[in-house]
Amino acid sequence: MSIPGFGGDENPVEDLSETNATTFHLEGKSEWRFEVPFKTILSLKVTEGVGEIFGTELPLNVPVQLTGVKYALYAPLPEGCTVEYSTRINRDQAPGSSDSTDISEYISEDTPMNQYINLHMALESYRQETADYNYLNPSSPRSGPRVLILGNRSAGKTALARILSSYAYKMDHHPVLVNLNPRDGVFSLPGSLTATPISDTFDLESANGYGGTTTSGSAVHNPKQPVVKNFGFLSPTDNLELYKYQVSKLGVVVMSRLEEDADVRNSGVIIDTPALNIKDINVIENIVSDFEVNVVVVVDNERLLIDLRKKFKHKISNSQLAMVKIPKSGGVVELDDSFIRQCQEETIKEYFNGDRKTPLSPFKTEVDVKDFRYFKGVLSLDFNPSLSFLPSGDSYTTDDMDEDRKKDENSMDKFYTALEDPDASKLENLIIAITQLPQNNKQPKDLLNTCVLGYIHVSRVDEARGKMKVLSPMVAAIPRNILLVTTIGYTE
Ligand SMILES: Nc1ncnc2c1ncn2[C@@H]1O[C@H](COP(=O)(O)OP(=O)(O)OP(=O)(O)O)[C@@H](O)[C@H]1O
Repeated sequence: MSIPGFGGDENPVEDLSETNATTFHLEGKSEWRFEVPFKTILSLKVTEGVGEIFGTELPLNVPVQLTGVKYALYAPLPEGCTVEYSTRINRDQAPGSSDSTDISEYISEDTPMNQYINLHMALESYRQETADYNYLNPSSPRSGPRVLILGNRSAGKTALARILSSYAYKMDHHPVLVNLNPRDGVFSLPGSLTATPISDTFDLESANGYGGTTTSGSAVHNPKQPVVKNFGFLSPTDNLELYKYQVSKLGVVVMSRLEEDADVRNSGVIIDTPALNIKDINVIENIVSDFEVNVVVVVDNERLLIDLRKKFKHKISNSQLAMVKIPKSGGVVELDDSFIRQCQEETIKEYFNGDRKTPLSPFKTEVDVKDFRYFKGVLSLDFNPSLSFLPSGDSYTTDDMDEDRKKDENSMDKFYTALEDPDASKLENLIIAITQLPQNNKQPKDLLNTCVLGYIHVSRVDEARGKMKVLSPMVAAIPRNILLVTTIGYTE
């Protein structure tokens, strides 16, 4: 019998020795790069020495189950490590597709891990100096490094952010990992922008390799508590203005966390970004000022580095900003859209249903469509300045608005639109964010500033009865707060 939240015997971990186990020795300073399709589960364990995946050390002699990943196992010590692995079919995936079940793998001795470790050591000594300074000057404390990682698409930015966060955690620091790429759901669902203090190792076995949050209930890893801003789209260009606004509000939250929490303050911030180039300079400038960035790491893009050096000449000459270029790993894989989509689906599935170790029983309930107020992000292309922003509720009329409110309304047009009597059928299969704003809130701007309590999924809509079946990660009534409808679809 399996008790939700406590694992069970539905998906027992197979003993490697039973199946097609392969053992090999990975030389020190080399990495074993492997790609595991979603149809296969790779059971991997390090039996001797030290092996780590993007900075997260694998426990000795404990198999780790991986599926749908493109990873590298690095042996940081000169003596290397002994690795044992086997594969089996992933029975959770629908049968019948022609996708291959074979893993692809090779060993490379040519890795930039040394440079990444040097970068980590430089950040570490910055943290140490900050801690020493703050100890002597408690009334005027400083913050540890605020690192912004930039580069082209598939440059290995996310892998580097994970490496730097994991190494910082290993040195007993708790940096805030900020994800500004709405395509990836980091401790949250795709479509969100998050900031999470790192208080444990990443859970490599979870859908996107980060781990669960407090909504996952009891977990092996310390569940994280991210601050979540709902962007609602997968690419910043879908509504750049909203993106910049959400990023800046996330910056405010992160900076205040740094002010309040000495441990996090000394550890600093690590910011992962979507692919940005010099054309996106105003987005980059905003991030630098919102998060008070003082270290910019450019992965393998000389042109961007030079342009940024010109742009931030003033800050660099005042020693307010350091800029470094770092090579791209030859192991980075260009992800295709179907792989990305499947990763997103697995992340959403895991949010509601848990993972193989911690299966959850999501709560399904039926609610009246009319019981909630809905807003939706405006797709830049669809923005029509002549349409005004009129949220549902009788007190939002232009007559009783003061000038400030009118300004708010105008500025809101390009961010959100109210869905008055929403066409219920259009909500089906969508992910909806529950904001922290009560339904009777009358300040449009609050909608931009609010964070996300959690997400629900509309699995079915009964238009005739005006009801919808929703899936929630929590066993509780859906809070009567303002709902933000995203463009993220998911079919159970
Ligand atoms: N050294 C490596 N060996 C094998 N795979 C790697 C390595 N580094 C990164 N990858 C994989 O390559 C893919 C792309 O890397 P990553 O997501 O870090 O790049 P990115 O620059 O953040 O991409 P994007 O611009 O799309 O956000 C990921 O699946 C990642 O796990």
